[in-house]
Amino acid sequence: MEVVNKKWPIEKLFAERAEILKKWETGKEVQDINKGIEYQKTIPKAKNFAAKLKEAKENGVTLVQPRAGVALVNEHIALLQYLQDEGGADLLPSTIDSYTRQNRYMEAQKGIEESVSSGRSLLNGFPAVNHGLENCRKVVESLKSPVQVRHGTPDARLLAEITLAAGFTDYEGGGISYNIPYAKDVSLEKTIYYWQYVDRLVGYYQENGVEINREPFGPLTGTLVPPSISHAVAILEAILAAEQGVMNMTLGYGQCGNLTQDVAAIQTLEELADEYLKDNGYEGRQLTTVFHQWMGGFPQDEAKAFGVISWGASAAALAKATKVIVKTPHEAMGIPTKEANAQGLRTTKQLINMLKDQSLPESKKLQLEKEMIKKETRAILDATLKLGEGDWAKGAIRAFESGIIDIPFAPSRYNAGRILPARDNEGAIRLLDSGDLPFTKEIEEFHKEKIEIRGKAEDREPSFQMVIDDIYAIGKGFLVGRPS
Ligand SMILES: CCC[C@H]1O[C@@H](n2cnc3c(N)ncnc32)[C@H](O)[C@@H]1O
Repeated sequence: MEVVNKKWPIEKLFAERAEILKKWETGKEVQDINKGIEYQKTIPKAKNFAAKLKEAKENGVTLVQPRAGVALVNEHIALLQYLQDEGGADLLPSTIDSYTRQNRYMEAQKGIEESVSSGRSLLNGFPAVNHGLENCRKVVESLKSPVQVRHGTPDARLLAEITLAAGFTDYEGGGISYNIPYAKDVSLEKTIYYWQYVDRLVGYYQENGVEINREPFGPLTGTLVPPSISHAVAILEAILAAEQGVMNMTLGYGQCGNLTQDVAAIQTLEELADEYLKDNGYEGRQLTTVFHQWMGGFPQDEAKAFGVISWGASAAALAKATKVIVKTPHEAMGIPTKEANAQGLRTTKQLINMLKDQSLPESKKLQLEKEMIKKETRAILDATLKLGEGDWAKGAIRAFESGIIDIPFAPSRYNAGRILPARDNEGAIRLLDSGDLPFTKEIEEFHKEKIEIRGKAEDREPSFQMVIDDIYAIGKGFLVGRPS
C-alpha cells in the first residue's frame, strides 16, 4: 500500500473499521461510533487527560503517572484505585498485556480464564479487547482520575476503537515508536498506515467535540537512545497525527541520566515540536511533555532502585516536564506489586514537591547541549523530508531504509542498526559511531571529542566495550560504565 501523509476522508475510516471490528467478537459492541462519542461527552472534565495536562502545564506542575495492568476487571480496578488513593497518582494507566499487543486475542482469552481459575493475574497487563466495552467503561467509572491506554501494539486499531468508546481519554503509541522497538518483522508501511487509522479515529472524536490526547512512545528501545533520535521520531509521529486531526499531544523522552542533557532534551523537545508543527501548517495544537524515568536495567536492591527513581523524579521536576512516568523498586524483578508501584509514586511525588520551586539555571553547558540537540534533530528531520520528496510518511519509511533514522538496539529488521551510542565522561549519551545519520562534520567532531575525553580519563581507546559497560552500569550502581 502507498502510504502518504494525507488526512483520510472519513468514509475511508468508516470503510476500514467495518473490517477491524470483526477481528474479535467485542468489536460489534462499538459498531455505532456515535455512541462512543456520546459516552465520552459524559466524562467529567476532571477525568479528561487533555484537560488535566493543560492545567498542569499552565500551573507549572509535573504530574505523576504509573504503569499498571492485570488480567481481570475487578482486580484491575482495585489496583488502579490503590495507585490513585495510596500512591497519589495524578494520572492513571491501563497497561495492556502482550497477547493483546500482538492481536492474539485467543491467547488473551485463555489467559483470562486461567487467571480466574488460578486466582492470580497470569497476563502481564489488562486485556481490554477481550473484556470489551462495558467492562472497560466499568474501569473508567470506578476511578476519579483520567485513564490512558499504555501498550506496545503495532496494529492497535481494534484496541483504540474499544477503549475510546469506553471513555479512555489518552492513547499511547505510534506507527514508528510501537513498531521498531517492539516488532521484529512488521513493515513501517503497515504500521504507519495502521496508526493513521488510530489518529483519524481520534481526529473524528475531536471533530465531534471530544478532546483525546495522543502520546507517541518517547523512550523507544530505552537503551542509550540519543535525544536527537527520540526527538526526531516523536516529532515525526506528532506531524503524522496532526495531519489526521489530532489536536492534543504529549511528546516523550526517556531519561538518559546526565542532568544537563535531560533538561536540555525536554526543553528542546517542546520547542522543536512547536516549530515543526507550525512550519507544516498544524496550528493550535496543545503540546505537553512526558519524562520517562530510567528505562534501562535497574539495580535489584530496592534501596538502590529508589535512588534511580529519585534521580528520574529530580530530572523530571528540574526539566519542568508536564508529567513523569514512574518506575518501581520491583523493576529488576518484573511486574510490581501494587504496594511497590505506590512506593515508586510516593518517592517521585516527594521529589517533585521538594523541587517544584527550583529549576536548572541557564548555563553555557545547558545552552550548548540544547544547541547540539536542535542541530542534530533538525538535520535528521530535514533529511527525512527531503527523502520523502516533501511527504513525511514516505520520508519516514525511506529514512529508516537508509539509516538516516536509526534506533540503537532495536529488534526490527527495518532498522539499520548501524549506530553505536556510549556515554561521555560526564554520563551524557554521545555517538561512538553515527552510522548513516545525516550529521555535519562539526556534529561528528563534537561527539568524537566528548568520548575521547572519557577514553583518556579511563586510559582506554573508545570501543564497543564502553557501550557494554554503559548498558550494565546503572544496574551495578553507577552511571558511566567505567572499566572494572
Ligand atoms: C516500555 C514499558 C516498560 C516498563 O513497563 C513496565 N510494565 C510493563 N507491564 C506492566 C504492568 N502490567 N504493570 C506495571 N508495570 C508494567 C515494566 O516494568 C517496565 O518498567
